[in-house]
Amino acid sequence: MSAGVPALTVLSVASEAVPLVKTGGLADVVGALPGALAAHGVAVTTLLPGYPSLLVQLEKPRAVHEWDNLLGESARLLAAKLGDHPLYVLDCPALFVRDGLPYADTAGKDWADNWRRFSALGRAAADIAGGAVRVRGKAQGFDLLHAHDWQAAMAAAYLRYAPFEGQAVPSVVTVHNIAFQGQFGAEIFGALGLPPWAWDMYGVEYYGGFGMLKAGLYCADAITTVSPTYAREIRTEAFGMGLEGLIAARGSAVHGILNGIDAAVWNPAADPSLAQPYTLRTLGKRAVNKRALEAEFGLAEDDGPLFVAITRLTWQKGMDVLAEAVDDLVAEGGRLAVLGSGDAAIEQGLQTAALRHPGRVAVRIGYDEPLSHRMQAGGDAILIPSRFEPCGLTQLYGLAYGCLPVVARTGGLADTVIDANPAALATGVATGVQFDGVDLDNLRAAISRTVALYRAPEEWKKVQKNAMKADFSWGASGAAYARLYRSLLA
Ligand SMILES: Nc1ncnc2c1ncn2[C@@H]1O[C@H](COP(=O)(O)OP(=O)(O)O[C@H]2O[C@H](CO)[C@@H](O)[C@H](O)[C@H]2O)[C@@H](O)[C@H]1O
Repeated sequence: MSAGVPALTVLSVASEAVPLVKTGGLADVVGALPGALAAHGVAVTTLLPGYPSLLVQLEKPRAVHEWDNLLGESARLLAAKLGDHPLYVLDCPALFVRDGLPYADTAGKDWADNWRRFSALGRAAADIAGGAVRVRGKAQGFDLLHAHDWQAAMAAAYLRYAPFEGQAVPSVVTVHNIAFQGQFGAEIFGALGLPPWAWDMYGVEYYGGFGMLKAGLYCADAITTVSPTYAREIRTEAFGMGLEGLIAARGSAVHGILNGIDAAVWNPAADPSLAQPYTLRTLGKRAVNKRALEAEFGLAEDDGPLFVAITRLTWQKGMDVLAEAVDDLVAEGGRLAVLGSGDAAIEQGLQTAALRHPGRVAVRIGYDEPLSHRMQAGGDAILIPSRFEPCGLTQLYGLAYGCLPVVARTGGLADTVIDANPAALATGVATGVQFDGVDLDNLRAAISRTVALYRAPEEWKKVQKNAMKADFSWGASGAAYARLYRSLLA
């Protein structure tokens, strides 16, 4: 941006953002957006809920506003920093200060009042973006509000139906995963502070109940999702999870913008978690990371391919099918290291497979960010057999680290990996392996193809280099968001 051109200001509201709070890919994206957009003359302030684990990490937070009655609770707005960028935190102890996870208690059960917790977040976001909140006496409006997923989507509905004395600024709602919608019973409508006419199928009502994501998608000026293919898929019954009609009806207001990766965090040449940093010119050094990873997982040292999986262990991610494919993977000469947690049955299926194959298969149940980096650096290939995948980040990290992605052809996986078919190998553009249809036979065949490619080391190295050269940093996607924001303000 040239000097003197005022930045466009955006309030980005979400339930998680790195480095403060993360349960999944949403946090990576929300945390990276301010940096990605600064380059395009967009100044992003992020608004997050004040969970206890987040509050203790804030450096010198300042209370800049108070609500006496935010959906019935008193709350404060704290100003702090998210990396180098401005952060607001909604400090509302009655809603957010409790033991457990952002969305669930210590036993993993969703908080029964999630509708109230995250409607309050939306109400606060609308107040702030629209200028109803005064910070040190000055209305603190933003040009535009950007809400992520169901937890923040109500911000768009409050701007539309009940902007109070603020302005109804334009809003964007991003769908990171349409499987999570925030659906609740109709009885809570009275507590939301919305006018009666908002209770309508053209409003916040959803199949007789209250739908938070639905409300946001209906009210937002623009909808984005995190890859072009997923933007097409969610117009269909197979992927729309009940919202396909609304998505299709919103027509050209729906955009697919790929997630980028934060090269400051995911760079094998300067990753503090690795035993041995490397670049595409020093690929040989990767072997040190492979040996270290084998040792860390108690796997036998071996020159065969080492597969990894780093994921929530859920049906979406196809991890039930991976558990079934383990015996074949081992029979092909492969080894497997898994890091993740999720469905008890899938965890158990994988752990049982590890017991059947000591030294060949190892499973770590849990969440471990540095280990996930070491796995991308030491693994040969990352398995991502997702039944649906809005964008997916682990295949992008795999590309950057030369850990070749083996992916189902869906959503963002289809948009970011070039299958090593004969044409792609002949023209030197392949970056991984893709397969159609997530079932045992297709995954088995994809693993077989990967092992065969691995056994042709020159070819494998070429594909690894292509992968590491692929640029999925935020450049193009940051520009796409900036263009979209400007089009809404024009
Ligand atoms: N056990 C573990 N230990 C350490 N790290 C772990 C881990 N399990 C997962 N991770 C990390 O969590 C993130 C997962 O992101 P993904 O995009 O792959 O999926 P997720 O379904 O969470 O995100 C949703 O939102 C994102 C963002 O838009 C979309 O890309 C995606 O398709 C959509 O489903 C990655 O950074 C990964 O490394």
